[in-house]
Amino acid sequence: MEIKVTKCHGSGNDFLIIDEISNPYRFSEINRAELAKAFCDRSSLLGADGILFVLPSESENCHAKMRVFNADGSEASMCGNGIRCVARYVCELLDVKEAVIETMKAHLEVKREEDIFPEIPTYLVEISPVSFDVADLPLHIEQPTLKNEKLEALNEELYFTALAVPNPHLISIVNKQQIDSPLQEKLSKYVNGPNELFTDGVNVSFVSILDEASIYVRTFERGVGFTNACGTAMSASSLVTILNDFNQVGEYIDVYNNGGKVRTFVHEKNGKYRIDLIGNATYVYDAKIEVELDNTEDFSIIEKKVNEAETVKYEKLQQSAQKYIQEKLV
Ligand SMILES: N[C@@H](CCC[C@H](N)C(=O)O)C(=O)O
Repeated sequence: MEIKVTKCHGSGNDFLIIDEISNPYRFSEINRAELAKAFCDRSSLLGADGILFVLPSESENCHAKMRVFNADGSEASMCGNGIRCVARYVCELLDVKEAVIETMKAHLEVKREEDIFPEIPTYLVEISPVSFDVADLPLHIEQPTLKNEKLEALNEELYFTALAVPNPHLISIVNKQQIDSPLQEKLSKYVNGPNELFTDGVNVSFVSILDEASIYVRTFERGVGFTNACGTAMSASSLVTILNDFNQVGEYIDVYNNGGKVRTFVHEKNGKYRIDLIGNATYVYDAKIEVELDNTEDFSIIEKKVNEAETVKYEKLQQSAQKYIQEKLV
């Protein structure tokens, strides 16, 4: 069969969008997982951090539904960089400026935003609900929350915060030496392998304070490994820096990452948080793929249209972000 894909990235966290609204694909659950494993494989002709399936929503309030499959074929409840890509795709498909997207656990508002970087299509997406209840990750410990505390079963030196937004995150504010060490990879592989703390795995982020309202986040993603950026992790990390008095509710935070930069804004109402994640949704190419669903590994690209203009413009932003990180991460 022939499948159309659009490669899109948010902060260099790249995805293949497959539109099940406009195309009558009728995939089974196994098909989606197998397509994710085959198409996301970096040694294949495509390669990506995940697949974003865009489906019709059964809810009257929603314009579309997003399902996120990680590169290993597991399904994630949410994806912050991915939902910006879906926001652009759905807004352009339906010719609207804002929309509501159904995700596994929430209906989320998305909208076209003023470009925060010149000529880079920018979208604002809602990241919520936010929960510190360890059962929501799940994290199996004998206390209800883990907020800037040691988790000695994992590491004796670092302070961690665990939260679900609603996908699970484990976050630690660290220094440059800890960023440069192999610590994050070691911890992340442990909590994403068979273990008794995080039985469903967890996205692990190391965060450094760069300046006033400016932070750096690097994430080892569950189901993928290190990625250029993780949108839900950057949103969750922004909140963690607020809880640690480095930043404030109601103010923009610039979040630098290895794939560029986004901006976050944390809202708080009656003790509940909602985070706005604002950043690029950049189209890389459109392609047509020939694949048999019972043998997904053996696919071929029958047509590919590259969007060079967008890619080149984004690369300039990425270079200036990397320069800033090098200057400030000391
Ligand atoms: N990259 C995403 C998160 C994708 C899902 C994550 N790997 C998980 O399993 O929770 C983002 O931008 O948020």
